[in-house]
Amino acid sequence: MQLNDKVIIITGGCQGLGRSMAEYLAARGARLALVDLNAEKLDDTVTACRAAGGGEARAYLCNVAREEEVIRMVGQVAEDFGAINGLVNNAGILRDGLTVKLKDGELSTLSLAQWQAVIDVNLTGVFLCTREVAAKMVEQGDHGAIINISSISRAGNMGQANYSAAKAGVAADTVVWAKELARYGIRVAAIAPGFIETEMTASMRPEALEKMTASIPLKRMGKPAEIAHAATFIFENDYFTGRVIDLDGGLRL
Ligand SMILES: NC(=O)C1=CN([C@@H]2O[C@H](COP(=O)(O)OP(=O)(O)OC[C@H]3O[C@@H](n4cnc5c(N)ncnc54)[C@H](O)[C@@H]3O)[C@@H](O)[C@H]2O)C=CC1
Ligand SMILES: CC(C)c1ccc(C(=O)O)c(O)c1O
Repeated sequence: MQLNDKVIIITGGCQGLGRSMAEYLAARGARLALVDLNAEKLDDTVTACRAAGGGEARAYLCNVAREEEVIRMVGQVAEDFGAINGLVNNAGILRDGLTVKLKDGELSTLSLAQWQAVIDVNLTGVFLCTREVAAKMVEQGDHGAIINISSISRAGNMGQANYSAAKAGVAADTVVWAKELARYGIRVAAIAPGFIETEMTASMRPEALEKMTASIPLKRMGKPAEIAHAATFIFENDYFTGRVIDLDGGLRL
């Protein structure tokens, strides 16, 4: 699929990897629907995308974990743009913690709220957006691709029982949806990033950052543009579906 003039929805599109993918795809002529919770940051990203590509970019306030909001958002995007050719399920949150922890004689546990919040956004949100976008694409006869952002943590990372479960679920359902949706001309694939240079990693203690970077075979973190490059590959390569691209500098957790 050539990106020029194609309509792509990016969730979590106002900062971090979502914003980087938005600017990268805008520069390649895509028309963008950016979905997030923060109106101000969304508007700022819409302006940046218009500057990067000169094309259309619009903002949509929507919590991907809420069914009615996702249904409304997808309907609005279809009405505004007339077609939907792509979706990047990028919105995600972290609520890390050990499931059970004993420190200085004190026992603490991962709360159900921490568990549920991550499952709601990182797994249910991906299901809802995929279901609604795929249904609209099938209804309208639009062909295209859906990209899910998983994580290196899908293999099982200490302190991330909630996040690892959600990201493993996303990787498994990528295969399910690739099989289910191929007949409608919709491909589904995923990217599993390792540590990427974002505001979160920039705020880590230098010693922790150094230790983490030393464990990566390529001895550096990934750049947001390298994730956007992989997303572009998936959109453009019509034989790629049902697979996860590991983009982690060779690191295994
Ligand atoms: N930064 C990294 O090193 C890695 C990131 N990832 C994944 O990449 C994706 C993006 O990560 P970052 O850019 O680092 O995160 P980020 O926190 O900078 O951006 C995430 C965006 O998602 C939005 N969001 C959160 N909950 C939402 C909801 N319920 N509805 C709509 N939007 C919502 C946030 O407002 C934010 O703009 C996430 O899925 C994350 O799990 C995976 C591996 C590594
Ligand atoms: C532990 C992995 C590499 C990781 C690190 C940071 C974020 C983030 O800031 O969102 C992730 O989503 C991760 O999967």
